[in-house]
Amino acid sequence: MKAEEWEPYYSEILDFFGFSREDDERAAQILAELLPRDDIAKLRDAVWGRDCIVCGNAPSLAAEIRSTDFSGKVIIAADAAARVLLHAGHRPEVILSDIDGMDDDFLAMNDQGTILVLHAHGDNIPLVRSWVPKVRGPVVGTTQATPLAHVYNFGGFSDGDRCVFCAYELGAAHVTLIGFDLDDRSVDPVKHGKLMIARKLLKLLGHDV
Ligand SMILES: Nc1ncnc2c1ncn2[C@@H]1O[C@H](COP(=O)(O)OP(=O)(O)OP(=O)(O)O)[C@@H](O)[C@H]1O
Ligand SMILES: Nc1nc2c(c(=O)[nH]1)N=C(CO)CN2
Repeated sequence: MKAEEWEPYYSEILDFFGFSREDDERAAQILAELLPRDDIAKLRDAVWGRDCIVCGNAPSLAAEIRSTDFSGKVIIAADAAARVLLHAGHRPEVILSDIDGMDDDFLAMNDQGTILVLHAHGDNIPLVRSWVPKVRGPVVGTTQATPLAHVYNFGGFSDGDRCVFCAYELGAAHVTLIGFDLDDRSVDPVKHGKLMIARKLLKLLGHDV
């Protein structure tokens, strides 16, 4: 999504949650300084022209994994969905994370080749500082604010919808979604708000979830 197309959605999100654009920009700057490298070419190679399955972390994910045929597909995990996939025997090719679900499993998957797409925002700066220096494998940085030289904005907000924006932006041939239950009543009000925004953003890409 072009920057000028993303801007009105981003402005609305900032207003809705009371987030600070300046804090998001500061977080992106910090991420840029801490990233060991920029593996955007590897990420593009993994996704370009491929059929991708994006996995959200709804409670239904484990069951949906059991009824999904992953053969020949690129698995893209939204944050903690990566652990559910791993426990079901599927190491994702790509994980997008705003780092709040990150743990040593993510580093172990990254050591085996999983590309970590790490997102900085105004409310995760301590997580950026503590986890980014530990990354040894392929890594790409993202922001929801103005992009920097090696910190990309593919569009999207929550980890799940950002996965879908990222896949299309990098040339995926086809994107299937599993593990998205945006009407999930078990989540807190802030998360509910994020899932409603995910629905609106995914609709822009032709996914009615
Ligand atoms: N019912 C659901 N509950 C949680 N996540 C969901 C659900 N349905 C879809 N998702 C997607 O799965 C993504 C990863 O979920 P996770 O549990 O790791 O949440 P999170 O770390 O709180 O996500 P975020 O920080 O992006 O809000 C979410 O960003 C969201 O887009
Ligand atoms: N500033 C800010 N940005 C975000 C936040 C958040 O809590 N604060 N949460 C997100 C997905 O959970 C994505 N972006």
